[in-house]
Amino acid sequence: MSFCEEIENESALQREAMANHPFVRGIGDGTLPLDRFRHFITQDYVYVVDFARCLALGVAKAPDLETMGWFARAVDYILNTEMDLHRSYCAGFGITEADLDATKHAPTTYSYTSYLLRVAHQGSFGELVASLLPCIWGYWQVGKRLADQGEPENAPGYAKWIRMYAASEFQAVAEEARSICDRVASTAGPAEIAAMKEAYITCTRYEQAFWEMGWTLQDWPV
Ligand SMILES: Cc1ncc(CN)c(N)n1
Repeated sequence: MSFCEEIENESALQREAMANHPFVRGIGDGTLPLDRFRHFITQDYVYVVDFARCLALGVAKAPDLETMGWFARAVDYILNTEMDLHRSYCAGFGITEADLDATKHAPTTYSYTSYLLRVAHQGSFGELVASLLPCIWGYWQVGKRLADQGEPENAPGYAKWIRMYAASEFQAVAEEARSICDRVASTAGPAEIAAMKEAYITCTRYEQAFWEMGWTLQDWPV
């Protein structure tokens, strides 16, 4: 069994809870209240900026040129393509570029991205890859599952979100990230494997907390 298959088995409970979160089900059937989605998508914007910083640290830490190239292409795609798409997608929900620029991290976003950045700065390359995987692989799984259920006809904005993450291009990126993770794990010792699992499980939990943040409109008390 590969490392990724093993950690996916070990995190089956968390991943199932994520797929059944009311926020995710609400995207799938189109019933998610718009204010909750707007909160989520603006928080996701600041999340993705920090995610790009982690990928950039992946360029610096990757063990070989091919892997450095993969991380470099991912950073370029996020900063020079995906952020534009994110901005125009948000415009469809009445969220302006100025709104996005003014968005401050809510507590869960702050905690999740701070953890990712700490792992990216202080952890090994294996921990870095394992910490990014729940974001990349997890969203493809959620997107695919919702797409298989059938897009919500009454909510074209949510249908577009589902299509974005269920797309075969996104699947290809997720599979590449998985194989980088498996490659690193194949030569890692027990301590490194344990640290990679810890990073993966923690970020899987944070993914769940991120849906919860959108669902509860979580923000700072004052
Ligand atoms: C919180 C979160 N997790 C994952 C993804 C998908 N890259 C995302 N955009 N935001």
